[in-house]
Amino acid sequence: MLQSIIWSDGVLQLLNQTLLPAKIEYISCRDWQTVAEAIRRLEVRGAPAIGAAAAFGLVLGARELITTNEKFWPGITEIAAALRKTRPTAVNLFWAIDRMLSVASRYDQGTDPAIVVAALEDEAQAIAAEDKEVNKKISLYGAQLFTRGEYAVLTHCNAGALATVAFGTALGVIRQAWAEGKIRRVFVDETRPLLQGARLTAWELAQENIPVTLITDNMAGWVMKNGMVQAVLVGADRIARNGDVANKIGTYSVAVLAKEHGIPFFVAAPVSTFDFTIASGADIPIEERSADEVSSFGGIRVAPEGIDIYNPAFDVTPNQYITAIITEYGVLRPPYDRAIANLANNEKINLRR
Ligand SMILES: CSC[C@H]1O[C@H](OP(=O)(O)O)[C@H](O)[C@@H]1O
Repeated sequence: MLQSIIWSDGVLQLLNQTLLPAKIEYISCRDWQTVAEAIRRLEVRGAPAIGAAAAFGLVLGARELITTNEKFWPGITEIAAALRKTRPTAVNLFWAIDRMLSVASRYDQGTDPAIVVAALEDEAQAIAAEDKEVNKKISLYGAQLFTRGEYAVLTHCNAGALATVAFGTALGVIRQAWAEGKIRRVFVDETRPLLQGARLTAWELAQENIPVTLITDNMAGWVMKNGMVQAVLVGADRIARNGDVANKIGTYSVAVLAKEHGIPFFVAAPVSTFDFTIASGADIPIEERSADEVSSFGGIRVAPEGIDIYNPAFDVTPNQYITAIITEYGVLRPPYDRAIANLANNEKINLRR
């Protein structure tokens, strides 16, 4: 399985997802600025993937600063701040950067910067390694939700290996359920405007011969009404304390349609996607992206000039539309505020504050 992120000999290789599926090309990042630009351009994308990429971006920045102590410590803070500004919604970006800064803070400012850089590199590699293990656990818990073998599942956007360090979250569950013979087909929303579903999810699943039916986003309701799917599985970019979920634009519509048709709607996400500082989805910052992403299709302008265009990259699904949230610690069920609080207490998880 292709990896979206490879750290090798001090160079971060990022699979350029804007070129998929036509072209498999890696971006060699030797400085933090290249990583920041890749996150902004969605050359690397997906909540866990951008968190891991930013962590390695901070390592690249720290290595550049290593020349003098005077530059090193203020420099680290500045690079972290710049990486935080790349995208506002996926909380994994901030979780990863905070985790890296907490490692740096263990050292006093008289410490040889080379020692700090080595510790930062170890931490970035730990973040990447943990993401793989976490996704395997999410996949196993999630597959247990599928008790029969005739499920067709609908998914939106890409929460696969490309959106993480490996395996994926929602697609990790789909992979595991497929391996266990519990699902027979995946309906994939194309996911306008950037087509993460058509370009990335359909591609990932086709690589593994998992049967895919690609649909346009506006077909999801008709597919559900006609009984063509029995479950919905999506990823997440930020989950509030009450279980409201921010995810790719269009997720909310799919969730409302699933509720209307009595179809279970599952969210798969690591605990690093939970934001304990946010009480509800109303407080989740929603990224707005360039109008060009909507006004053009395949590089050809399809909308008239001079009109207003709205392009939120995410929406928020209120917790009442979510059947269960699948994490690496197990499956959470409503009431989510209690389930999430219990999870934090029982597992003594240092959820983002
Ligand atoms: C496993 S997180 C994937 C999550 O991230 C995607 O957003 P983007 O492609 O803009 O980075 C989308 O919301 C996916 O569900």
